[in-house]
Amino acid sequence: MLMAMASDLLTVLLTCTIVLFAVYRCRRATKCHLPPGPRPLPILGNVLDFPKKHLGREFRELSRKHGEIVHLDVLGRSVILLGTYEAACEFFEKRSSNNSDRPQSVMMKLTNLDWIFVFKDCTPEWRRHRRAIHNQFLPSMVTGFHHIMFRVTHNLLRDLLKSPRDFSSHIQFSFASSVLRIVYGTDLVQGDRRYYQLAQRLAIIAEDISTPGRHAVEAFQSLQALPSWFPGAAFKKVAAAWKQELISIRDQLYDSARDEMDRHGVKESLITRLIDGGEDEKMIREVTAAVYAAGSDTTVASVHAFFLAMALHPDVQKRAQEELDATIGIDRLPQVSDQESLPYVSALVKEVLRWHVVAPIGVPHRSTEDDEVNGFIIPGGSIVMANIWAMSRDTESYQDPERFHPERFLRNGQLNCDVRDPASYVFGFGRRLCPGRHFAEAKLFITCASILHTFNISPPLDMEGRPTKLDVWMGNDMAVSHLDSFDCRIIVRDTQKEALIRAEWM
Ligand code: HEM
Repeated sequence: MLMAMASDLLTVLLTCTIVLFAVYRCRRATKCHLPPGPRPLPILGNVLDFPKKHLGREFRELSRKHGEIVHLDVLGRSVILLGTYEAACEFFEKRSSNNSDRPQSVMMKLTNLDWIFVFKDCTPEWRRHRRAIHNQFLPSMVTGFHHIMFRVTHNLLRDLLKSPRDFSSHIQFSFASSVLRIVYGTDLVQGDRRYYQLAQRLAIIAEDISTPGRHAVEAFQSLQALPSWFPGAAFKKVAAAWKQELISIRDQLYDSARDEMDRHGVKESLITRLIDGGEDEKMIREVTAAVYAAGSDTTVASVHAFFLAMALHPDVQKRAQEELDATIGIDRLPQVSDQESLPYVSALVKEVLRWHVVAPIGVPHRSTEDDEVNGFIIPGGSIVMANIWAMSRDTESYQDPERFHPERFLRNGQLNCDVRDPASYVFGFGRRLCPGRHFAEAKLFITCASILHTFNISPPLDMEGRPTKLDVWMGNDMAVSHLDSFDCRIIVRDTQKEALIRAEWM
């Protein structure tokens, strides 16, 4: 009897469970669906909707049409586009445990790129590397780099004085010198382009591989089956060559640094601190090269944008120079520690970061498990991208966003905390937030402040000696957005400033 009752109860429970599950599935199916997006074509999905250039601007159009979370089907793979700051925080901050892996691409696999930390999934090894880098670039550590930044910036001013037309390569050299000194303990001598070229090459290849849409094989993975001599399969040869080149560059940078330590004595650097922290050599080789690859072009692209903004906006330049003259005076160069007493220059640097977003869609993340956000299904394995460029053009945060206008960050002459700081999004989000951001901000500040203090920047003159109109395309079709090359006039402000530049280091 008892057994019969128990069996009846079990049948009822089982039936209820099945019915409830069916109702749940049905409600979920009707209530939860993929986020809206352009209608996909059979097989190709939304391949043709994926912009080839101007990613930030084109993606913003999709978000305007379909909403702040957009779904694209790229050959069967879900791509989720986050069009607002709020949506990016929802995915990358609140749901960071599910949205912090990186998409793995065919070219990354073929070039064995997973030793570069930026491209690693959130594995225990990634955590170990991340902790090491994070600890080395905390604000307190960056303060310890200020004297190196000052020295390297002083050298940049001297180079600008000597050959102002080469400003672009001087900026690149200046960034390379500071990072190579901090990471490898190597002092670059002007003219010695050995390390610099190695490091540049590392950054260029890493950037090429991570730029969406750059290699057809990512969209048509069946191309992998072709032999490397077959037309359209040249990517295989390229990948094999890059794989060797990247490893050789990584090892040359590290081995040269160790060699220099043996010959000329140990200078404190990221390498020495990681050795003292008990880290193994393989990890140190990988971390040091990865820091260079991740940080190289970004800060350089921002300094280029600074030159363009100053050439286009003499009024802004004049106001910044007035503040520098009043605060720093005529007998010294600015230091990073002057930042608090230079609110206008600080606002100008924020405006540079906002006006020209160097990583318009950041570095894509990948979701791990299926999730439900705002009633939408986000399939596990989706590529998730935040439109950082769109955040910089959000009219709710910034009035007239195309205008270069540092005053937007000021109230009563001081920085206004109520205006969204571009640093809260241009460096990415959540667990993958850029660990180099404090270093980048300090480097950008001292570079811009020192150049403004000592030079005037203006558009080049035409044959009749009239200023030309600078019309530079601020493209953003790459993982890192570079301005087209442009000329500008860079002239020392007066003889006192020239003497400051020529003076020996203090
Ligand atoms: C203006 C300068 C810079 C900008 C705009 C920038 C921006 C970014 C962005 C958007 C990301 C991706 C974050 C995410 O996935 O959500 C990132 C990652 C990273 N950045 Fe930067 N960055 C800059 C400078 C630097 C510098 C100077 C360094 C090193 C000294 C650096 C090292 C890294 C590293 C190692 C990562 C990978 C983090 C990870 O995958 O966990 N960055 N950066």
